[in-house]
Amino acid sequence: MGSEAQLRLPILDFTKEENLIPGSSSWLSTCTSVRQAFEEHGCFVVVYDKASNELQNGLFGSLKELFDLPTETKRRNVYEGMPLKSYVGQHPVIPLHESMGIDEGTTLEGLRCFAEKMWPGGNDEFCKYLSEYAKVAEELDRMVARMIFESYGVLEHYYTYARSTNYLLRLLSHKAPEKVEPQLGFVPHTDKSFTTILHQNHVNALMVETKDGAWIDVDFSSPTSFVVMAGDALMAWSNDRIKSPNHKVLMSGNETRYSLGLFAFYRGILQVPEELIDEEHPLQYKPFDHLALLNFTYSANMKVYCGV
Ligand SMILES: O=C(O)CCC(=O)C(=O)O
Ligand SMILES: [Fe+2]
Repeated sequence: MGSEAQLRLPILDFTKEENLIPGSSSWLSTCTSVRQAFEEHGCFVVVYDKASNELQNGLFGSLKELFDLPTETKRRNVYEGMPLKSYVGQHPVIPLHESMGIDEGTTLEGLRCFAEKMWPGGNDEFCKYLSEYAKVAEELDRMVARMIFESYGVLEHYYTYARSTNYLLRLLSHKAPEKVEPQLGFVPHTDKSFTTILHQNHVNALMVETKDGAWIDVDFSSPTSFVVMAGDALMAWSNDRIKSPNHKVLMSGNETRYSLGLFAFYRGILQVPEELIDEEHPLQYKPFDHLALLNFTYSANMKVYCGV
């Protein structure tokens, strides 16, 4: 058997409350597992059972309703010069792909503002399910962020980070390919966020590149599975201890895949903590403005943007 077939991402279990109580010894070992998974793969799967079945059904039903809207309606989601936020669809390179960003998508106001653009009079059900989901994903993201800071011994910086975190919620739909062969749903890229939380319906299609250049399939088809991914900002902040992984969506089968990405951005200047600079890890990045990274260019390379 080829070794690639055996490759898979680490799976961390976040269902036991006692492992998630800051300060306890099991919390510290959870922090260590998170750090190891990030350093080795740049991402991992988390089992987190905070989204009920009713919420899952409502959530993916709402996404179907949204993406079933006419293209002209979806095109009303425009943010000038912001490719991560505006509607993307009918792109000749990735015809199966459609996505829309919701600014302040973890707040009811942000969701209502979006829904009013899509439906006359808004859509209360949509806002209810999306806000309930966003709460779960944000809670997971904040916990993971705290674990990263704690595992590097810089917990005091976490509080500043957490106060200025801005979330962008992105909704994605990937249609089934019309051919038998798998078809690219989303091109290979790294995220510009600090961290990203991904969730999907039962259709797997996400692939992540390992440090050795092999592509591995990510199975997070269970309703309790989430993917936690390091973005370029975490790579720079960690002084290259964590690498933001290249990933893509490769569609096969005959079902539509709906997914959600929650992207964490720091409103301000991020810099490598002194504790993460030593002889073995000389400083790799100058302090950088995280939100400006988004405007720099979507395909920005961190070394070009703020390398020492
Ligand atoms: O749909 C997915 O699972 C991945 C989406 C993604 O990589 C992104 O939006 O940056
Ligand atoms: Fe991504």
